[in-house]
Amino acid sequence: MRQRRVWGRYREYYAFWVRGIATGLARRMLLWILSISAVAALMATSIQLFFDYRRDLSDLEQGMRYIEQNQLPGLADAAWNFNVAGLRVQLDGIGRSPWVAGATVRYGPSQSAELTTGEIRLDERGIHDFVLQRNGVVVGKIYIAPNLQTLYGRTLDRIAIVLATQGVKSLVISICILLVTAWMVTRHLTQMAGFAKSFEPGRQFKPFVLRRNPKTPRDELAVLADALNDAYQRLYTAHEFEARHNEILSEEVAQRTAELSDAHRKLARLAVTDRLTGLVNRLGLEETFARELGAAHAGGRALSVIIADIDMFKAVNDTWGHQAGDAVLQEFAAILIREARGNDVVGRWGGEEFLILCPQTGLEGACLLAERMRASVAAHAFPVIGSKTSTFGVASFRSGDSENSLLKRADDALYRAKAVGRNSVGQEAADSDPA
Ligand SMILES: Nc1nc2c(ncn2[C@@H]2O[C@H](COP(=O)(O)OP(=O)(O)OP(=O)(O)O)[C@@H](O)[C@H]2O)c(=O)[nH]1
Repeated sequence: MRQRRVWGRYREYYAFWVRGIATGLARRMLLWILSISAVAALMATSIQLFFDYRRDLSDLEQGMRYIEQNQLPGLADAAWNFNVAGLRVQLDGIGRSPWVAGATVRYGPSQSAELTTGEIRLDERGIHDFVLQRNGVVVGKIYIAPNLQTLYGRTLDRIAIVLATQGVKSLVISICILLVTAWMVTRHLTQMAGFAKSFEPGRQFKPFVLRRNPKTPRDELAVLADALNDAYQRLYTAHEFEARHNEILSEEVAQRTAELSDAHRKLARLAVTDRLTGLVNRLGLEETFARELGAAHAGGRALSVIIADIDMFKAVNDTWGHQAGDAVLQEFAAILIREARGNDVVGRWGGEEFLILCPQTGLEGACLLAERMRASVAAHAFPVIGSKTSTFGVASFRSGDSENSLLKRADDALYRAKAVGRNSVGQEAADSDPA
């Protein structure tokens, strides 16, 4: 744990010292500071050197004046006396002055004799010449070459020293400024950028905290951090709001979808339901009939149909009215449902006629069921009208049967049962044609 913390700290410092300084803002700052301080140093140095050079020139002039006042009289004496040894001594004395590079003295009749010390070329520029006089008589002439090398050398030395010291100073100051800026500013900017990049929808908002002494007075960085946190807080809130909104929307959509499918189911049920009796209507019966017939064809599965018809129903309407007739139809349907088995499908085929589909049921089983229904109806006491009978026609699936052929055989059986006195169960003829 401790090791990981130390490693994390090391990485942070590495990022700060190496990447932070070598790249980006810090590097550009270094270049700018160095360039500006170099220009400033050059300007200051030039001004200083200009004045130093002027001072050196003035020193040189003073040196020449000193020679003129203090050394030339002795030289004039020696020239007056033709004292060549004395001239040499005097001339060498002048030549040793730091301001003198060389000197030539001409003396004697028509100044034909000449002595030289140091290095001098009389055609050089800047040669100082003085006339040597003794008692108002010209006894010679001296040419002095000023030691400009010394002058220039000193100036160059000064330039080198000033440039070197200014350069080192600028570099040290720049690096200090850079380090301080990197530590106090760019480090935090980099962390802020990392924070800004870390936005992830759905994550909990954690505010950005400046990694520095919490007692640091509030400055621009603190303002920036607050602004960043503020913006992020709003971003997270907006995202949360959007997520919540989407959730509500999804819930609403799910609810609406459920309601819709419920309505759809109800509608589908209503489409196949007879409103009066609540049984499956003709449409529903046809769908189930087609399905069961398909299964019977495919798997050779047994299927029987029963047609149930209330006897003399017209008389009910005629005697007790249509409403009483409706009530009888409802009671009759309830009896059929009660007597039917789990697999049987009881529906109203139309008017006072009902159809019972009996999957996996042979002719015998269907006849027994029809008989049970018939007996139940006959035994029932209908309100208003009292007792009522019904007649049933039964047929079973045969190979090659269609819906119509099977129904027709059941209908024929019903017709025959009606013909022989009603209140009975008619069974399809064994030899009847399936088509
Ligand atoms: N109240 C009522 N009567 C209906 C409804 N649908 C059909 N009917 C009547 O049912 C009667 C059917 O009469 P018929 O076809 O002559 O048959 P029936 O009187 O039962 O005679 P058989 O079938 O020969 O015993 C008609 O009077 C129809 O008006 C209904 O929904 N409600």
